Amino acid sequence: MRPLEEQLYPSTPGKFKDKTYYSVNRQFHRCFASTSTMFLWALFLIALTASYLSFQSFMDSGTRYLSSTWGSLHWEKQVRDSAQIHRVNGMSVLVTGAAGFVGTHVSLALKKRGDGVVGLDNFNNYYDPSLKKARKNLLNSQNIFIVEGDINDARMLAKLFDIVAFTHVMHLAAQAGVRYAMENPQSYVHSNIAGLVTLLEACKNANPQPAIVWASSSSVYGLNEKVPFSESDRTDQPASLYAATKKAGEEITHTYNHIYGLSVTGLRFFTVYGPWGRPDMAYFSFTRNILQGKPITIYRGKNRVDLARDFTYIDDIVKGCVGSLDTAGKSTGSGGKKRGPATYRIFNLGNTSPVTVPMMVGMLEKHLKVKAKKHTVDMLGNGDVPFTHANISSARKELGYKPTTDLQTGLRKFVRWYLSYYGYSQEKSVK
Ligand SMILES: O=C(O)[C@H]1O[C@H](OP(=O)(O)OP(=O)(O)OC[C@H]2O[C@@H](n3ccc(=O)[nH]c3=O)[C@H](O)[C@@H]2O)[C@H](O)[C@@H](O)[C@@H]1O
Repeated sequence: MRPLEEQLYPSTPGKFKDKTYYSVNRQFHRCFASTSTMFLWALFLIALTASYLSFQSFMDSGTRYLSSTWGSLHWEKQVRDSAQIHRVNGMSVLVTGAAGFVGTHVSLALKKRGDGVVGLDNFNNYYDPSLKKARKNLLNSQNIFIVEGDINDARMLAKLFDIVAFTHVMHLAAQAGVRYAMENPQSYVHSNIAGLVTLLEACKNANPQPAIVWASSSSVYGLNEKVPFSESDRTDQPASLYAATKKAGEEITHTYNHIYGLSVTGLRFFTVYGPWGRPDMAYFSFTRNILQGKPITIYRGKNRVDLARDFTYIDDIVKGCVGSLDTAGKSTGSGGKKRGPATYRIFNLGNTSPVTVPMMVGMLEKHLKVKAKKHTVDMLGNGDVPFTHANISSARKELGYKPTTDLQTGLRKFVRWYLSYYGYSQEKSVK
């Protein structure tokens, strides 16, 4: 017996025209035609869905790739452009904490003289983020790009060093503030310890390794009573967790210098103040309260002694930072290995003339032309130290550091900025 197909399909169908064959054939064709149409439609629909989905994912990845999020093409271009050096023997500097007070001023100064500057900031809300955004806009207007990211993000840091061979890192990102450490101790560990180590790891792995200049603090002198404070004085009695994390930073950077050949310069800043300053600091919050007619609290030390600070104007600090970058020796490591000894330095950057807090308030009253409602209380074991006073002979000798702005002049400049930034007319401030 012939197989079914042979019965239905003769070897030469054109020659053999059997009715049975034709009717079966027609039914088969109809059936086949409708099945194949359905099949084709199904195929078409599957193809359509698949291409829609892949188009979607292409668009998603394309948008990500071309947008400003880190790792995108557009982001890389912004980083590269910002790092461009525009002077002979210039440097390309990664400034962490660039939307912060000191970071903004240092970034502007470097850019102004033709160095390449890439900023990095996590824009946290420790204080009014709108002020940080305003500083960012100021930097953007000078063609300085700020990467939004955290120094704890190792992948992002590695990417940055991949894209740019930074010659220097100006590390200013930190959790600042002496008294806030009692409220949120973990934030100090996160930024000042963990973040610092993550950054140092990235610097150690970078090829070439950058030289590092970073912000320590006058608070490391803690309960030291020898005045003025010299870099060689004891710093093993911190009075606050903030101070302890800054002191730890000095030790941690030392190990990276010792093991991996990173060039390190630590700067002990003494109560820095000025335009675009930090709203959590006394001179800033006092100004706000005085203008709003609110009372201010003035802390007083043991035996009713006034507290005093070696208040240092921002422009002087900037000169110290830039001088440190300019004189920093090169890092000597590569491939994570030290190839020779590298510089390790620590400098006080102060003003050398301490002023008591009530005197500082008196100056503000004069510039604001408003009397403060003062409320004096005894210092509450809150991490504060009674006084600070910098010996700056080392910085003077090595960096050419020479502060030139006294507190009276610096506060006048600050008040002028404050009134214009917050939209006060001079009349409004006079009561
Ligand atoms: O030099 C430093 O190392 C430190 O300087 C400042 O710390 P601090 O000197 O305590 O600055 P403020 O918070 O502005 O306080 C200045 C003075 O005003 C006093 N104060 C502060 C706040 C207040 O409400 N009342 C008051 O009398 C403080 O006790 C202190 O004596 C910064 O906040 C720290 O980040 C920095 O590291």
